[in-house]
Amino acid sequence: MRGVTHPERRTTPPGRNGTSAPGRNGTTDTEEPHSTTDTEPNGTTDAEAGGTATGAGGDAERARVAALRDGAPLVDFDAGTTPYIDYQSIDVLLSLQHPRSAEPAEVPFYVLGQVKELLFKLLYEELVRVRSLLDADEVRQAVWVLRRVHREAGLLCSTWDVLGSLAPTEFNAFRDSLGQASGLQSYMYRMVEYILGNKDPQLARAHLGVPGVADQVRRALEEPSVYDAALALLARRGAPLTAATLERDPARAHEPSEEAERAWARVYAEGGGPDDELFRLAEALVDVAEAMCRWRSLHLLTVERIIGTKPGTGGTHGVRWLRRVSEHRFFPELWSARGRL
Ligand code: HEM
Ligand SMILES: N[C@@H](CC(=O)c1ccccc1NC=O)C(=O)O
Repeated sequence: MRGVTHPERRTTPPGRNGTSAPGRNGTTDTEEPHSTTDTEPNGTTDAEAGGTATGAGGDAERARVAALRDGAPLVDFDAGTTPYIDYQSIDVLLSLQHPRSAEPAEVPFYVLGQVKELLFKLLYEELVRVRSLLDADEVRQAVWVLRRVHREAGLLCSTWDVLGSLAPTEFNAFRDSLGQASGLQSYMYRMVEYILGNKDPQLARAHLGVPGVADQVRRALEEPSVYDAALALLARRGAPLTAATLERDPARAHEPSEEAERAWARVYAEGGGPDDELFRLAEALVDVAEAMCRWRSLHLLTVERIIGTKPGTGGTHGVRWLRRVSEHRFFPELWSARGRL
């Protein structure tokens, strides 16, 4: 994933409050690493079979290793790590869970919150790619990536099934430990909203004092959205869109326009139907917009079942705020164009 560093050797970060983080398998860093020289039944070591090389590869190499060891899994590795840990920094990832209370239900809340952040990051990076593909007139490629984004957004939605299983009493048992922390302060979520075209500069303010974060958020706010890129593409394909639509300030909230609505209606009414690449693009964008609206509606519903009408930790009236933001439609003229067909 772009934006993720790939250190040559993993580093184990210090734990919270300066304590040392647990090492692999939950052990401390002072423990001896596993032996790396155990001999396999067939007399070869995993190291001899090439089992330590994280970059070792190719079908021929894997076939050689499997044949040499009669298909036995590689289990003995040099260098005090495994290729799996190194590939995805698994030990670092698994050292980042620090619930604040003794309430067992805080663990699923905490872990699912982290899962969602990872999915927001994935969505953002995928959408950056979609925007570049649209800028390059690679419409079929863009539609292909949007097809996956739709599924990733569906995965995000299904996490509410788990969070909805928290009883109000379970949530209340740890809610005070959250202080003023709120999902409203998720900068990755804000960047997803921005790249989808929902630009509210006020909400960027929470992040502007955070080093390393402020620049990313500002860029996401100021750069054109995926929707801006789609409208520019429609114009290149002959849609009569004016400067008011094409040259607006991308950092300002999108004002729905009748000309954009007409342009999308024309894609549906006068294009070649499902075989037409603009038709497919329109439907792929609506798939993603709908999935994100579903995410918001499920959030609203889940929050209502857990805290009812109580205010949120982030300063809002809670469900009242969530109901209002749930009404937003990403790519608005793609929705309103339906009324013209
Ligand atoms: C399950 C317990 C949860 C409750 C009770 C809850 C409640 C709320 C409330 C009341 C708000 C409005 C802002 C505020 O005043 O805090 C909010 C916003 C938000 N929450 Fe949650 N939330 C929960 C879980 C999550 C999770 C797991 C995520 C995902 C990381 C999340 C992401 C967000 C986001 C992104 C917003 C901002 C929405 C927007 O402005 O469009 N929430 N939440
Ligand atoms: N706004 C929520 C709390 C919340 O959503 C939250 C708090 C701390 C860390 C993450 C949170 N939400 C998303 O993961 C509430 O009012 O209880």
